[in-house]
Amino acid sequence: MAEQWQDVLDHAVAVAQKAGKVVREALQSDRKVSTKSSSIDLVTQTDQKVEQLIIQSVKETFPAHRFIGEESVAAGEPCDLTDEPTWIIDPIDGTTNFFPLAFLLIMGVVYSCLEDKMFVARRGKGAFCNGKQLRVSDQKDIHCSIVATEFGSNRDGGAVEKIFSSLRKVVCLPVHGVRGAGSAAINLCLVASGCVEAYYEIGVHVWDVAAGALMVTEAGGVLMDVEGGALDMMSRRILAANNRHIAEQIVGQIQAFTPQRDDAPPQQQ
Ligand SMILES: O=P([O-])([O-])O[C@@H]1[C@H](O)[C@H](O)[C@@H](O)[C@H](O)[C@H]1O
Ligand SMILES: [Mg+2]
Ligand SMILES: [Mg+2]
Repeated sequence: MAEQWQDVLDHAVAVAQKAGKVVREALQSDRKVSTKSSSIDLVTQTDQKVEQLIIQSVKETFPAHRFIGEESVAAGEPCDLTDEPTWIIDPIDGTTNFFPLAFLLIMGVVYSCLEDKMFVARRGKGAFCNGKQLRVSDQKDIHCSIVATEFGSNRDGGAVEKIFSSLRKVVCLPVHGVRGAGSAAINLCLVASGCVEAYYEIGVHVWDVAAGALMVTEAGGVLMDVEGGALDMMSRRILAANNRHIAEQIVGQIQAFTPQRDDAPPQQQ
């Protein structure tokens, strides 16, 4: 069993490197950008090409594996997370910034292709960046903490109000600073690396956070819902932190709302 999963992880890393090459090459050429759920929810031909490249490559080696892919779901494929080995793929996370990467279930891979940083986590075996083990920050004081977040792609007035109001309250805790890498996956890797103490966002999708979430727990951090309960991967809400104390202080500032779940039946979408 262990060898089987090692094969899968090796494949994930190899295909992430291949995908990174495609993204780097695309940066040199014209980008054809289309929109999805709204005018700021973007998709490029490279997102679609990279997702197909990953799926084809995995199918050839592991024909029984299943997929949840951002662009496949956008094209009408179901978003079903079962007990079957499932690859959860975000071909490029942070399309607006033309950033990196790819994912799985009991392991996570995030490739920051412009920096050539390969983040890898395996349940129970730690999280690593280019082979170096990651550890979350040991900061216990919220006033000395840096918090990452994003505005996401929801421009509904009520949601935007709550996002701003939460951010104002977090800033005024006060925290030391606020950051946003423009990629949910990279923000989670920043928590895992100890570069920021926490990251929260409402509106992310399972493919944005599946790999990075494992990176955080394997680096010693915690995950929860933005209202403090257990993290629900399909709920589109996430709070990650270096420890529970920091996480709970952020929970107290967030004005939560409930986006449509990733696994909502198609007729409701
Ligand atoms: O669409 P995409 O570029 O893959 O992913 C988005 C990025 O992670 C962004 O940082 C986050 O704010 C959004 O919520 C995500 O949907
Ligand atoms: Mg994404
Ligand atoms: Mg994407």
